[in-house]
Amino acid sequence: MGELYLGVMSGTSLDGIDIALARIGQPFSIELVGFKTVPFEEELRREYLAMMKDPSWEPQRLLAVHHLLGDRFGQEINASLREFRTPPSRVKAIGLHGITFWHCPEGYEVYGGVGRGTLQLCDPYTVAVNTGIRVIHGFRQTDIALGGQGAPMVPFLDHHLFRHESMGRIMLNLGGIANLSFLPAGSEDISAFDSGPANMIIDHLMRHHPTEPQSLDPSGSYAAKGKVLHDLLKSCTAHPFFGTAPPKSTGREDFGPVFCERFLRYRQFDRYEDLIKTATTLTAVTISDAIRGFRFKDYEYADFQEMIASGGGTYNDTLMEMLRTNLPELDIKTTSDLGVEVDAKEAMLMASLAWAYMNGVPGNFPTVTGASRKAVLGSATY
Ligand SMILES: Nc1ncnc2c1ncn2[C@@H]1O[C@H](COP(=O)(O)OP(=O)(O)OP(=O)(O)O)[C@@H](O)[C@H]1O
Ligand SMILES: CC(=O)N[C@H]1[C@@H]2OC[C@@H](O2)[C@@H](O)[C@@H]1O[C@H](C)C(=O)O
Repeated sequence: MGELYLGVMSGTSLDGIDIALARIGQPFSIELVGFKTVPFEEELRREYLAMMKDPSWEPQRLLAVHHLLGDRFGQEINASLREFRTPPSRVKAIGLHGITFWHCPEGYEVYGGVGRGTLQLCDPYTVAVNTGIRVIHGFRQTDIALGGQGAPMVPFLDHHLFRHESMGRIMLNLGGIANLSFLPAGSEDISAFDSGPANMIIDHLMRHHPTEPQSLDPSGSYAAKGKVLHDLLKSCTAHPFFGTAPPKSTGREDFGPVFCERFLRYRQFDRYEDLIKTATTLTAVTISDAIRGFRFKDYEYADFQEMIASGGGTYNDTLMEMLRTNLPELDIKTTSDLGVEVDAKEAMLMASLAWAYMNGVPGNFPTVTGASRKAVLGSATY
């Protein structure tokens, strides 16, 4: 039983479009029916990365990208529905994230005051017209309007899918950015925040590899061959984001190309692998420190027994090994071990948030984002 929803997510790694077809039941239950990743072409990825590096966009360029992404996403959704052998008429709604081009929950000063916001491009109206399916979008914007961070949103799915009666669980997503959800055993309480970079710096450095440029460090093999550059690592961990208390969220604005410059300028390395190892260590250390230093209500690190990871970073064996070494008290698994594909989780989240909208269920947790209240997130475009 249940109804079909599509979740469409494109994360901070800019690796492609994740499309999940899910059957969602009432009360909330979710089963993945189909999943597909459409990789972005390297030129397109480079174009968007350049836009994010220098955000002095002309309005016409912004509008063109917004429209073209809507067009492209619509086509890819139609193609995946054909693959899933599901007519559009059977899909209740699409939960559409788009691509985050800028995330500024703390605000930006302009004449008239400080404006806060988050910008995801991919025109939902074009997607709705191209697919003939109702599109629910703007989930983060509702939370931001209520004073929240607009991120992370994944606690909605973590809460419903992974809460355990007798096991304290930590959910870790390793995308471009790393985020953590803490689910104490047998409790409705939840805390979550971004801990900082996951693969964002590693990917950037691999793209700038002097002889073997590529989009990622395959299985963490370059990092495995390097050594940690301790003073570089120290200069990175001094970034104020790591010392900031939740609620907090981050992105390419903090840990994108500008931050990565310090790696590429670092003159005391003789092997490029050392930079990759240092970036991988930064990810592992900042996640481990955030977990060990965790405090929420009466809960602390000792209340958690399992950590369940998802996202593309789970394929980085060196990173996963570092996490196991740093957090030996935790039994570290992946969501795939629990029946939820590591790559599909965030797209399933978008399908779940569309379901929440259609059923009038709040999608945010004020304890997580800092919003002034719970709310049904997003809006619908037919
Ligand atoms: N085989 C692999 N070996 C090492 N790393 C990998 C591998 N496959 C994927 N990754 C890493 O995972 C990243 C993609 O992860 P994912 O798709 O979960 O991120 P995202 O959803 O775009 O980001 P976010 O969750 O921050 O929005 C790649 O950019 C790469 O760094
Ligand atoms: C603004 C934005 O796009 N944030 C993303 C990003 O990618 C991971 C992390 O940073 C997380 O906070 C969020 O995405 C997931 C889906 C979330 O909101 O839970």
